[in-house]
Amino acid sequence: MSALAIDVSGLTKAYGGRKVVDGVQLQLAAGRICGFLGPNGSGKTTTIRLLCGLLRPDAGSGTCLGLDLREQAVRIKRQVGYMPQRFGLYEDLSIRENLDFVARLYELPRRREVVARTLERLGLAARQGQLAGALSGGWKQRLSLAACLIHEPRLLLLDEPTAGVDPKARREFWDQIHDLADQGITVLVSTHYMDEAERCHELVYIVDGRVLARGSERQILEAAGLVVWSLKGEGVSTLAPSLRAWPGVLGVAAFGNALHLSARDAAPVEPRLRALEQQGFGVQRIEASLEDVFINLMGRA
Ligand SMILES: Nc1ncnc2c1ncn2[C@@H]1O[C@H](COP(=O)(O)OP(=O)(O)OP(=O)(O)O)[C@@H](O)[C@H]1O
Repeated sequence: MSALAIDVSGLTKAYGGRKVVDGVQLQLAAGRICGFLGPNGSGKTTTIRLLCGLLRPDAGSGTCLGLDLREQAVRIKRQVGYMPQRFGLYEDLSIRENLDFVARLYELPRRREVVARTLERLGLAARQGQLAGALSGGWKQRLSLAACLIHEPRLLLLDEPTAGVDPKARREFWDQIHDLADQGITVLVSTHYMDEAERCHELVYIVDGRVLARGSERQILEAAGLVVWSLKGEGVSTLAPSLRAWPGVLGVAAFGNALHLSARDAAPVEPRLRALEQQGFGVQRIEASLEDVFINLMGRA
């Protein structure tokens, strides 16, 4: 088998004549964690569903876990753990009953043992009798993760697993993801959170179905080559429209009570920034962040 857990190219899916996934290429080595980012409606969920064999691509080809996307979709489905965006388990069943149900679906042998092991693995044993519907967002998400791990998949496809989950539970979830990767499991995880993106080995950024950036955080920052300034001061937000019209400016975005202004080249922007400083605004050159880069890419797309 290829050492690549995901190896696809030209992946395309259209709805009503509109390509929502457009020529996506994705290679991911076993045991890596890849963050899948992009604005709402950019095609992340559709790509994930194509990868796990739930949707058939209109064009493109490749393999997941060495299995052909078109010819072996059923086998892919059985070997991949897919966590959909919405909680998909039974709210009126307990944690243990839900896992037992999923184990039955997969026709797993020694079900009782498998369920017990999964409860332990995810730290759910003490709560196994609780109804899924009564759990907090963080525990529901942990149960969902348990359900998609129960058949020991080697690839996890997680669709915004931490949406609506508090910061502590998100941190714990990511610790778990890293533990799983250390065990050789490959993870593709979509997210809108930049702190989560920073915890991935590699990232793919998609807009309108097309991959606009890929690589490690460092590689993406370097490839973007942005120069960024933070502007602060009374009424700074009202400057945004005029800053956008400056020659050489690529993007202007609000970050808390500051504005981030980005450009490819400092020279045409610096004199105007000095003028702003003289008007009393705080101007500071800062390191570009992933968010700066993504806002820029999205603006240009
Ligand atoms: N079954 C469908 N029929 C028609 N259009 C669809 C279907 N599924 C998705 N779309 C459209 O395809 C586009 C991509 O949707 P998708 O859910 O893949 O994006 P996403 O990046 O996962 O978004 P989000 O971050 O909001 O979850 C959207 O415009 C969506 O409305």
